[in-house]
Order: sequence, then C-alpha cells, then structure tokens
Amino acid sequence: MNGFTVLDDPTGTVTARTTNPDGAATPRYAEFRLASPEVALDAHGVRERLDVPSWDGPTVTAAARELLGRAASARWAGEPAPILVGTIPFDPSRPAHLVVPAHQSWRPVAAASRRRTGDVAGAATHDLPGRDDAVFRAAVGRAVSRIEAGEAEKVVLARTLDVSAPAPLDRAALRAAMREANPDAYVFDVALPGGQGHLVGASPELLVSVRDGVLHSHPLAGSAPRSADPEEDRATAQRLLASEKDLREHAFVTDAIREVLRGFVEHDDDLDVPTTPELVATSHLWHLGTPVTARLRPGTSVLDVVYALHPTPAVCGHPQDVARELIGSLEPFDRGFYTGLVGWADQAGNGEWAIVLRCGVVRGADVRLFAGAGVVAGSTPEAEHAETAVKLSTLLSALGGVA
Ligand SMILES: C=C(O[C@@H]1C=C(C(=O)O)C=C[C@H]1O)C(=O)O
Repeated sequence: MNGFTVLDDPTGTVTARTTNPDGAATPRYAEFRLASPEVALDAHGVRERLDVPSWDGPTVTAAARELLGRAASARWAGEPAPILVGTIPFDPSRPAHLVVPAHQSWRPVAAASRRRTGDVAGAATHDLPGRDDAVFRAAVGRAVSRIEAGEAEKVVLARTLDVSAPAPLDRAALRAAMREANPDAYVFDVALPGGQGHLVGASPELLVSVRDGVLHSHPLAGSAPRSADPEEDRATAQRLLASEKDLREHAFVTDAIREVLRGFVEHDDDLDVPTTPELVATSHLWHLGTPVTARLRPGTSVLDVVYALHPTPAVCGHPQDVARELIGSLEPFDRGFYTGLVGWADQAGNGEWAIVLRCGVVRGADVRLFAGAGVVAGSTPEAEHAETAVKLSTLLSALGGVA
C-alpha cells in the first residue's frame, strides 16, 4: 500500500455512500465494464432506463422484456441486439440501476490473460489491512449467540475499510491489476447512479449465467487464506475441503439454490447440483465451490432466475428473513450494491450476473472497500475478522500496485 491512508473509524457514523434511493431514477450516463474470464463487455450512454414502481422479480422481468422489445424494434439496420446492463443492490426490493446502453462492444479476453489462477498473492497480506474492526468482531459475537439460541443457522456479516490514495486513481490500471492477479474473476467497473462513484472489483462468484436455456451457477461459501509456501497452501486447501464447519456453511447455499432452481426446470434430471463442493482458488483465498447446471423451462429469462435466487445464503444467510434482519441490525453501514449483482441480460433470456464481491466504491482518490464472511455455529470473531482482512486484500493489493 504505497502512500495510502487508512481513514479513521468509518463505522457507526458514515452511512450509505453507495446507495442513493432516488439516484437510480436519474442516471444521465452509463459507464459499464464487466469482463468474465472469457469475454469483456464495455457499454456506455443511456438509450433507455428501466424504472418500475415496485422492484420485485415479476415486475422487473416484465419491464425488461418490454424495454428490450421496444429498443429492438427501434434499432437501425446493422446495430447489435440491445441488452440491459447494470447493477442490482444487496436488497433487491430497492431500485436497481439497469439501462439499455447507447453503445456496447464485446471482445474476447486475451488468451494470454486466460491462464488459470495459480499465483498466490496472499502471503504478505495476513497482517493487512491495519485497522482492527472492533465493531465487526462484536457483531460476529452477537450473531454467534443468536445462532446458538436457535434463531438462525447462518448469517453473512461484512465490514468496510476507507482508504485514500495520494492522487485520483487510474481505474484502467486498476482493472488491469485486478485481471492480472485474478484471471478467473469477473472484473467490473460500473458508474453508480447519482454521481456516487464507480463500483470496482474482481468477483470470483457467478450467481448465474444463461445461454440458450442452459444455466450455470458457481456458488462459493467456506474460505481459507492462501499461503506462499506451496506445502502449507496445499494443506490449507485439504483442511478446508474436510472442514465440517465450512461444508455446513456451504450446504446452506447449495440447498437454497437447488430449492429455487427446481421451480425453473421441467424434470428433476434437468438440474445438477453436485453434493460435494470442489476447491476454488483466488489470488488470496481458497473457497469451497459447487458448479451447478440446469436446463431451464422454455421462456425463462435470466432475470427471472436472478430475482428468485438473490440474495443467496452465500452473501445473506439462512433463514433469509432472519439473516436480513440481523444484517440490518448488526452492520453499521449500508451495503448498497456490495453483495448485490452486476451483469447483463438480452431479449432472448440470456445473460450473466456475478455477485459484487472483493470490491470497493472509488471516488477520485478515495475508496470504500467491503468484505464479509459467513457466520455459523462454531465461528469466532477472530477467524472471521482475519478472513475479511484477506478478502479486503484482494482489492487492496491491486490498489497498492497502481497508487
Ligand atoms: C461476502 C464475501 O464473500 C462470500 C462469503 C464467503 C464465505 O463466507 O466463505 C465466500 C465467498 C462469498 O460468497 C466477500 O467476499 O465479501
């Protein structure tokens, strides 16, 4: 972290710089970049904006279909089929920021950067970031008590870190640094409505992609820090794969996804949710991940599935209503778009939506970073604090390279 200042105790007093309840009604421009491991989408300008009286799945999906249909019939010969791009907040009942952009372009992600994630960037980061977050530790402690009292089984709690660079950040360099460290990530850089800055990050988690009726999802839950020592790194990974606590934490997510997706397939064998997770590596962490596939019932759009699944227990908890209430009362900030979604959808029902993780909101030289961790019976404030520190390091390392 060359020259970065960690700003003092941002908890408690600072709220929601990432969400402006009426901001979504007035975007004057759009700037949207999302690069999956294979393809990069750049979009800008606003041709149409999605606005609905109520942000529920059926209303949003119907409005999107109508909007894309209108945009498609108004397009000039030779123009690409219109798409909808944007971000959906953690709380899906709040306004999403979804537009049909004036311009869009796709390009393949360079093969050179398509190597699999292998490099470990986590080694030097275990003592980072500097700030000890006592509010977060206390929140984890309270969540564990509520779980032990039988009120909930899992709740994902998050914290923020505010840092300031000596000069405004070069976001193009930041995107390149994030891509370099995490070739398997969904790298995003999206202008937020109301001039609230840019949501920037490198997410390892695919909520859902749909192509020609075939759905993929890659939920992650259960984490351990990587190590620069290859032997220790492998041992950590094997411990994670055998950890009863992490497997339990993971199963809440796959159970919820299986339950929701059952409603979108014709036959049970159109849905495949493996019963044991695999190891997934990022630059800084090992995760437990499950590759889910489904053949959707004809006529299902990616947005139907997005609004039915989100937020999964990977970022919220179980049961969902109790977890949401606990998050609301224990987190001293507004998540806004963090743990929300970033993605695109087209008229044919295709699209791809990643979960907004390992990210921050950049405003000039200032960045508010976010990271969270799943709390279940057996969690400790110390371990969850350490896990969120490593998660924060994903973006901090990239920032350190460009500031
Ligand atoms: C909440 C975050 O990550 C989520 C929580 C995880 C966990 O608790 O093990 C793992 C991956 C993500 O689903 C985050 O990165 O901020």
